[in-house]
Amino acid sequence: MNMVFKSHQLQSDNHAYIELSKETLKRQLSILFPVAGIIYLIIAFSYFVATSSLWLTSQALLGALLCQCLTSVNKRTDSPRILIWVFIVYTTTNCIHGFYTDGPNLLNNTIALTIPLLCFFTLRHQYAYWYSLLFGLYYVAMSADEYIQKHLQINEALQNISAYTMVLVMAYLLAQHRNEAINRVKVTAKKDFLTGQLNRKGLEEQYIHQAYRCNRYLKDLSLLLIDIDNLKDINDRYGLEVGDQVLIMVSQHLNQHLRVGDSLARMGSGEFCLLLPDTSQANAELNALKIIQDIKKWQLELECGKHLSVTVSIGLTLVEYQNFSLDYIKADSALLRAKNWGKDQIAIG
Ligand SMILES: Nc1nc2c(ncn2[C@@H]2O[C@H](COP(=O)(O)OP(=O)(O)OP(=O)(O)O)[C@@H](O)[C@H]2O)c(=O)[nH]1
Repeated sequence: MNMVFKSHQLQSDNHAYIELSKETLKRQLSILFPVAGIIYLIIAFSYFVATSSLWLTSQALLGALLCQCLTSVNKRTDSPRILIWVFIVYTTTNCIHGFYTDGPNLLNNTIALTIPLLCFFTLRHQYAYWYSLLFGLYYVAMSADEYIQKHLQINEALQNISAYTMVLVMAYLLAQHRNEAINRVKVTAKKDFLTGQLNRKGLEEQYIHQAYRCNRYLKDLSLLLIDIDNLKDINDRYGLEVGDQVLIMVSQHLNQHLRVGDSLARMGSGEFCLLLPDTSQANAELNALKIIQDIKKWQLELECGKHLSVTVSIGLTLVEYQNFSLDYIKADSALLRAKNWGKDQIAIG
């Protein structure tokens, strides 16, 4: 049977980021739900002993049961985000009900204190921040109200507020740690693993920005495709490790030709792409010529003592379409001509 894909089904996502974010969330929830379940059990026990209220005890037991269910669903589901929302809705409702019936000085506050922690842990930073802040203000206002009505001692109110602040700060630091990890993945997902230069995804972002800017201010934007000649022969003769070292060497060489604002990326195999903003075709050609001449002066010393030098071919074009794919194809056909003419030279497309 033939498999038919629509093009939108094959969009390339940032898989590393999605995986990490989902995995992190699942792992955090696998700790959070059982811990919250234990808190609910303690609360149920204390209600039973202190107030003998069947209603409050069963409410807390229901919370513990919910945590148990969420823990097992979390092990199987692919959408952990929904679980956290179920939990937050339940805990918030429970807590607000507790505030109205008991005031903020009873054990329900323990649940209240876990909510900002949950949010910071699991949701995106900006939502969690506003949610926690609103909740905190509500909490402080309730404490103040209780204090004014003399139901709460000043030291109890201060204890509540400082406990809340501590949880808030702790949660903020934990959330920041998580966000930093995810941001690091986002950045590395736009980089080439071998050379550390941008990859195609990273370059396309630069292209969109630069093509728009140069078009708006009527400046030239040049695009160079630089391909190492005979990389396959080098791999076959000396091994992949040497091929890798050649790639790193060429990447470092190209780095030296970068001005502020230029962008360099490795597109795959032995091919690099250089974007030169505010650069006319004539100036880009001079640049390309310099790259071709200078690269020959760089040599890789192999373990056997042999010195290996490489040449590159370059396809050059002026960006004109505001569409990376079309401009790339133009530069690529120029590169193909440079290869067909005997390599180690520039062709303009
Ligand atoms: N060492 C190394 N080789 C790679 C890497 N990625 C791709 N290659 C190999 O690089 C070679 C590139 O070969 P081609 O682009 O087909 O051609 P070429 O030998 O460079 O010849 P011309 O481009 O015509 O000069 C292929 O054999 C790929 O398998 C890599 O990350 N490291």
